Amino acid sequence: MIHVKSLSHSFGSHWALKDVSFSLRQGEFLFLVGPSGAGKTTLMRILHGALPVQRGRVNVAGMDLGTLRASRLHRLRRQIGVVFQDFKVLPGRTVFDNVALPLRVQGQKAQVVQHRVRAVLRSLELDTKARCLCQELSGGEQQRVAIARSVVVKPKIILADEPTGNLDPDLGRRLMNVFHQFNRHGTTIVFATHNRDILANTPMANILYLRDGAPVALESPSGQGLRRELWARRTTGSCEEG
Ligand SMILES: Nc1ncnc2c1ncn2[C@@H]1O[C@H](COP(=O)(O)OP(=O)(O)OP(=O)(O)O)[C@@H](O)[C@H]1O
Repeated sequence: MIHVKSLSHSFGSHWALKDVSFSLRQGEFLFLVGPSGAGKTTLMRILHGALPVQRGRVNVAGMDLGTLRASRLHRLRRQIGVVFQDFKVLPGRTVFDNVALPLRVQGQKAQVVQHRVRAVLRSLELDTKARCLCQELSGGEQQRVAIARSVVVKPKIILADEPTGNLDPDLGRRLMNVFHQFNRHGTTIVFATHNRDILANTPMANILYLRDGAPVALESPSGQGLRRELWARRTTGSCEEG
């Protein structure tokens, strides 16, 4: 579903990604872990076609992103739900309308829209807010609306960049269950996080650890060594020291 081979990316003379490789099959879960500036967002943006493939090869959902024309980008984006840090909702529209938007763009029937939006709002504990204007919601609630809008189309792939960052730990955990549910139904998930609990509570995930753009380690679900080592390093602060 996602194949990345020898990917490097620079901003001017600064290399934000250095020779990154990994493969994910459909239904696999990957955590991107690393300190601030490690290259997690850059990698996500390349997978979403928002940044070009400068060096190396990237194939997402059967599309070679190095040769994909801009006019075909919508075919890639149709397969992907993104939950990025700079989430944006339409403040003057209701929660329901915000979440229904991508389904209406697809031309889904009103009945299907009703059913799917209600189900997603329920799973994100937003059902009582359906008629509220987004501008009346808290930051964390708006973040959940953005997540609901990304997943309501049932994308094959979800790219999530610190989606639980502004939420309290309990809500973050409940939100994580929503990602787990999608993953159980076969959605491939790439999830950038610093959050130790999330990592520990998602044992079926692969972990790619980046530092200064370089892959330090890639661990499959069966390997527990890196998980322990990662957090031991984190608590001593040595991640940051490079
Ligand atoms: N548009 C840009 N122009 C110049 N440099 C950039 C740009 N975007 C990212 N960078 C640099 O590339 C490196 C990787 O940034 P990136 O945002 O991918 O890191 P990150 O791991 O997502 O960090 P964080 O956890 O803080 O979001 C950083 O050194 C950053 O300053």
